[in-house]
Amino acid sequence: MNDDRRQQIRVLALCVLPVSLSVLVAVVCLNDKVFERYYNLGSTSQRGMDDDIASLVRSIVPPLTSKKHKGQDGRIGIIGGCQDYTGAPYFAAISALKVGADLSHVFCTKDAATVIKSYSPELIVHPVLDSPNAVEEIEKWLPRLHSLVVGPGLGREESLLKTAKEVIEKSKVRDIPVIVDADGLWLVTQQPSVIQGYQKGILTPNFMEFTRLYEALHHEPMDSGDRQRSVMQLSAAMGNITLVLKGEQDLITDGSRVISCSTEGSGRRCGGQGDLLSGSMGLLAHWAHAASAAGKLKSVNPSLVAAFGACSLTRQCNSQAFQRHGRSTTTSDMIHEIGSAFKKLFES
Ligand SMILES: NC(=O)C1=CN([C@@H]2O[C@H](COP(=O)(O)OP(=O)(O)OC[C@H]3O[C@@H](n4cnc5c(N)ncnc54)[C@H](O)[C@@H]3O)[C@@H](O)[C@H]2O)[C@@H](O)CC1
Ligand SMILES: Nc1ncnc2c1ncn2[C@@H]1O[C@H](COP(=O)(O)OP(=O)(O)OP(=O)(O)O)[C@@H](O)[C@H]1O
Ligand SMILES: [Mg+2]
Repeated sequence: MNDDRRQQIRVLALCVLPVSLSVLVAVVCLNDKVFERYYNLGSTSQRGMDDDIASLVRSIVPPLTSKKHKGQDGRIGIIGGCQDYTGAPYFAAISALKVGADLSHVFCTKDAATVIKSYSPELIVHPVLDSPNAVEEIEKWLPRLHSLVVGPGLGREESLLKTAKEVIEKSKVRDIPVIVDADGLWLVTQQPSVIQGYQKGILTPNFMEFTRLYEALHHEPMDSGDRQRSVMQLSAAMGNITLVLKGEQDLITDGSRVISCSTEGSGRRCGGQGDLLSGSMGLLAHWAHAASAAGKLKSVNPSLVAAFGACSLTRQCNSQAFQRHGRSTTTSDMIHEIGSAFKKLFES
């Protein structure tokens, strides 16, 4: 190769190199931007972020004082409980009480009511969910409820799903926080508009429920390889509602950022853990929105704070119960751990 040729190649390299370097820098920055969008909670380390949002959870816990009256710290309603499933609404309702609610109501079918009442005198159980005037029966309680959890043990019978839908509509009008879980998510998958865009709504699907909802909204199979992206996409498709995809790590998003909760749990996957999560989330959502209204949460979405609190509490209860009971751990064992787990996470 002659000198002229060599000179031409040198000049070309000098021109191309800066361009390719700047493209490389741009790609890296873009990635960082995307990363920050995912984890944009002040600190970018997972540990730092957990501490940030855990301190926000601590800030929403109302003080226990002698100046309060019964009900002031939370009156929660659970919509669910049918012949097949009576444990789930019980788990959700008692978990709300054990976190710190003063009153916990269960609105269930007639044949589930006596069973659920027999589990615990602490719960106020209304056998109305399959009444001809079920919606009016429940609606008269809405002015006295701070939040609702719709779905634990609801079942998939059309008439019950229709009642649940109308109760959600009336709760939105009253600006009540609504947690939708379990068969309530079956309803949302069929009719997303029932809660789409409701900023005081939180959906708490497991992987199956999430996949069904994702595919109903996107009309294509979900890429289960990138869960961060899928949760962001689904939240956006649902009008930026807050979403919790439960799993090895819980992924929490309102479409603007993804927070992951990886509080140590265990390998025990007994049924009912999601009900403990949704019931505790019902109370925390009330506390978070009340704190936000009092100017305590600045710009952070109260639903994200409530979701993170309930996810970390559920996993902590699982971890503590597993240390005692190992493979024989049940959700009832986890409920017994709520007091000490909550204290360890949010009051120490
Ligand atoms: N003791 C009770 O009364 C309980 C009642 N439950 C109620 O049972 C009804 C149905 O809930 P399900 O969770 O069973 O229904 P799903 O439709 O969510 O799940 C169906 C099945 O999918 C499997 N599955 C769950 N998560 C999975 C994952 N990550 N990967 C692969 N497979 C997975 C499980 O075997 C599950 O039973 C709901 O109303 C729920 O509230 C449950 O909450 C469990 C406890
Ligand atoms: N692989 C896992 N490792 C650790 N924790 C997990 C794992 N999968 C789920 N969890 C935790 O278990 C709890 C319940 O999640 P799960 O997916 O079982 O909900 P669910 O199916 O709705 O439960 P339920 O039986 O109450 O309906 C959540 O706190 C979640 O963080
Ligand atoms: Mg569930």
